[in-house]
Amino acid sequence: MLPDPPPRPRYGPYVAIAVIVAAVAAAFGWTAGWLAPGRLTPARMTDAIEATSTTPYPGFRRAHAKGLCVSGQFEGTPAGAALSRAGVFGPGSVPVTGRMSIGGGSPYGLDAQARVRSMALVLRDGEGGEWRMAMNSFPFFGVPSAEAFYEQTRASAPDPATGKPDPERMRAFVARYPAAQRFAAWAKTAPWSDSFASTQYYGIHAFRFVDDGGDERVVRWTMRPQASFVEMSAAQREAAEGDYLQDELRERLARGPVRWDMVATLAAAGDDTSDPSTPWREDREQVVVGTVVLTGAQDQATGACRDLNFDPTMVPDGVALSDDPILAARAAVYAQSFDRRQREVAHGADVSGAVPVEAAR
Ligand code: HEM
Repeated sequence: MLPDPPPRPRYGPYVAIAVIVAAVAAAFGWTAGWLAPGRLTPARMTDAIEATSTTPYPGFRRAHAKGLCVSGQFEGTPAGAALSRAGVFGPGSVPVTGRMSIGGGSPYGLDAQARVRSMALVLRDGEGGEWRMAMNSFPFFGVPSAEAFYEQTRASAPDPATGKPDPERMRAFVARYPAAQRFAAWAKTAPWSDSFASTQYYGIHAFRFVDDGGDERVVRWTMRPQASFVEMSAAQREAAEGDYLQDELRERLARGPVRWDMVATLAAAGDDTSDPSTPWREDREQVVVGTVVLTGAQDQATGACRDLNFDPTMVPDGVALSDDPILAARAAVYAQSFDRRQREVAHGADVSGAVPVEAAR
């Protein structure tokens, strides 16, 4: 009888494991952008946003770094409930946690000189439904895509030679994008209001409201202030204290609640739902779907808004995203910014917002 042949080495399982490990590494590499150096990733977008500040500000949001937490409630209307089955439109009110901020990467920006002011909210319906929004004071976005936003961000970064953005680069960017030209015209001519409270905030993107029967309407919404508009002149803005908007809002809230009506504009056939830089016609039907009532403000260093990511893709049942691809880009970049700042806070970053001497000059 012949002896048994020596056992053949079994490489199969090792090869399978190596293939799986390589596939996972490739997937990570692709996601991180290492395999395609030119591809826009959330990390690259966040790096570009960071590079627009001359100094890093650990622990703070990479955009809209200066703000204050606010709290209050949201009261839905029957007209809102008819358009969307979201719990927040039901009878009564739901709690609001929010943040009012100014655009820019510095937590020491001058309030009255910030062209962009913002409102971010979380509405919780008490039954697990949560609606996060982050809105700005401009009526349409200045770029048609995330890639264009990246180009704009890179064009706004300070030139190492001068410490200021290169005006030629910005001019070239604006020349390429009609939306950027529309935005520049808005920024130059739109009157400035005198308060966070008298400013209108725009959700900008299209979303879908879904009613009880499953019917859908495409909407864009705004928060329309109940406080009357009072214009602030260039001279007044120049003379205002650095924390003017925050101080004024706190004083107003000490006197009583501050309100905005949430107004849904209903799309008509043919309205662009995927490009937030394309305004809809002004005569579209509008419906008041609720009212935001703010009653309190807290420092952002200690308030409930600090550890929140106002990711606009977090919507409750009854609200759905549109085909606007910038929404997904925002979700990915906000997560990056949130991760970075939370890690820095965990490592002891001082987010008290006290103005350092060099920033105050
Ligand atoms: C590609 C487009 C955009 C990018 C990459 C971007 C990026 C960012 C980042 C990195 C943050 C900080 C997030 C955090 O740390 O929690 C932020 C905050 C914010 N963004 Fe955007 N953004 C974009 C578009 C928009 C648009 C269209 C709006 C208005 C409709 C908007 C409104 C806001 C507001 C209000 C905040 C402050 C939210 C808060 O108080 O936490 N952004 N953005």
